[in-house]
Amino acid sequence: MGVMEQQVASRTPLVALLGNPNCGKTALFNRLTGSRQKVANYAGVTIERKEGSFTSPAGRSFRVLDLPGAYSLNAQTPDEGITRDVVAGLRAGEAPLDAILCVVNATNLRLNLRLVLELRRLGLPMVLVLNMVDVARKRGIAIDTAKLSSELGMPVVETVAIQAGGEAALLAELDGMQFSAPVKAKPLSAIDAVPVEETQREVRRILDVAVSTSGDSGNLTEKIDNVVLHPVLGPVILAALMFLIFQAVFSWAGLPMDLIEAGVGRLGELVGAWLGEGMLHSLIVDGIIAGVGSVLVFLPQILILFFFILLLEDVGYLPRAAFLLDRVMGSVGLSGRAFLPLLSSFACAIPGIMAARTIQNPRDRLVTIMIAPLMTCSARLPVYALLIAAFIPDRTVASVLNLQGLVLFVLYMAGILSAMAVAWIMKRRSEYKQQALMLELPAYHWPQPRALASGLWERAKIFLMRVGTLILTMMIMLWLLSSFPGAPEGATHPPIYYSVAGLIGRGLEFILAPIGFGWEIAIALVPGMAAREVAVGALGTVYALSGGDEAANTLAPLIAQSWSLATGLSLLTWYVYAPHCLPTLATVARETGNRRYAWIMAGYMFALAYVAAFIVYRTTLYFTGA
Ligand SMILES: Nc1nc2c(ncn2[C@@H]2O[C@H](COP(=O)(O)OP(=O)(O)OP(=O)(O)O)[C@@H](O)[C@H]2O)c(=O)[nH]1
Ligand SMILES: [Mg+2]
Repeated sequence: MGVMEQQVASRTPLVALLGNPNCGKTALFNRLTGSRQKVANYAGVTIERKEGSFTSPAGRSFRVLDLPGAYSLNAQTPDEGITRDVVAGLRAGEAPLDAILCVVNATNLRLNLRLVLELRRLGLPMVLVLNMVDVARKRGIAIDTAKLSSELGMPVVETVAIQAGGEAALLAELDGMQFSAPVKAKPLSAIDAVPVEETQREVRRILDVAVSTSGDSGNLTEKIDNVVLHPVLGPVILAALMFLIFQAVFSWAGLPMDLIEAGVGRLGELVGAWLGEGMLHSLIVDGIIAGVGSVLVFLPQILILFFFILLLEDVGYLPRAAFLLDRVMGSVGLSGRAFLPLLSSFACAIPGIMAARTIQNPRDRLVTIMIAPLMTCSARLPVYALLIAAFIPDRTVASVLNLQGLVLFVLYMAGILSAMAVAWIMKRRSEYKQQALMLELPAYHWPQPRALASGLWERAKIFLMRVGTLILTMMIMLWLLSSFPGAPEGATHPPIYYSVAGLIGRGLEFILAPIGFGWEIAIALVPGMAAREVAVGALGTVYALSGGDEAANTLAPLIAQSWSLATGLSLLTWYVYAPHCLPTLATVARETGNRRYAWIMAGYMFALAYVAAFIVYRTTLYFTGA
């Protein structure tokens, strides 16, 4: 073997998964590399380039890229642009590709093959990966892979990305391939050299030769859509679903929450007894266990919410919801495309803002980014849940509705409606023509328990990591600031009142008093800027330090005693609007490439929060006669 050849043999080839949105690229990427990138049943899930590596059965190493899906290399949206640049070798610092693994949905070749033919013109080595052959078989779609391969002039393999071992054929193919020096891609202009109609004709010709459909595929998806997308029934079903979710968050979470709460309380007692009195006791029991424990309690509610979101994502319902809401969103000048980014924002505004990359029109994209944080993210849930538990009686209204669930629903709606109003105002300042929504509706499939469980586990991990790192750190810092300096001689307030945190809280009280917030709340709001849930933990610590041990695990009743209803409702309102999340603002600056937008966002959200909280506070005071 010559030196040259040796070098070639030891080089790790770089391959990229490419294809239309929602054809299973990421599922395949996860299967190959063992990673856990997000997979969901709608177009536009992946919006970034992700890299991984794997070793084939023959022991060869590969580097592999997962890319955002694209219908064509004529990129229309920022995420498609990423894909185009990687493939065409336009990305700085990116090594040229050794091969394209062109993934297609075997049940929808008519649409998918166009991209294959386009990619072929780049002259790179390619493998056609026929994914979802399990579904194709069930629907009686027979694909002659040998014919397809000779027509396209590239190897064809069949895969089932969601089954263990479903990638075997692809691995075998890769093992048989020779990777000499990487080929340079032809310029993108090669793609436009052939008119679209001609490509379309070629697709039809190939389908005639290689694909046959036997019998009636009995399209279940169509039947379901007749109901789910029905002009009257559709919205009713959507509303019922959302409503059910909020009810479940409150009615199912009771038992696990009680268990966690009892566990945290018991731990506090045990550790407290073991530590004896003193500073260390205060730090660990009042600072850490009370603070972190009061956030941890909300894990069950967060998981219930995500259970439903993941379920709807997996089944394929979400793009239907986008479709149903397109008219409503259009009336405030938002595109239906904004729906999925906004929906992701219910988990967290950060991925939501990033998902706005799938929006073509720059102005639509900006407005979507600006309103995304008004969607109630999961970090608000602990705050809402705590305050609701404290102020809203656990009662059944109209014999079926849980009142607490109802209030939670109202809070979510308040965020959504306000976002619509803000979008409307922002859009009014620009000429706008609504464009038709072009959105691929994927086939429904049964939820996969495995994927669901692993999605939930990921969520639990994210939450526990946050609690264990960010929130824990904030709690310790807060404890320090709240404990020093101690109370002076003859103090009439609890020591925290005289501490550094107390001083800051009292300083802010002046601004916050008109909306009903005392110094205890003011103290909690400051560390709450790092992350919303921190405010709950901070209240836990503040009350533990000022009220004694029993406060640690009974925060809700304690708050109910010390605040008026007006204050409670005012704080709830504040949290609907206030931009209590620095990472979100940083993401806005990054994604828009302009810091100004982050400032505008912070400004308008604080203003909204203050005004809305003021109105709620004053109105409640008026009605409660205080
Ligand atoms: N039945 C079946 N479902 C599959 C298969 N591969 C993927 N899926 C499902 O198809 C959906 C889309 O999968 P993803 O991997 O997210 O698709 P993607 O190509 O990465 O999509 P984008 O990132 O939006 O471009 C998910 O619901 C998967 O569970 C398969 O081989 N068989
Ligand atoms: Mg993907």
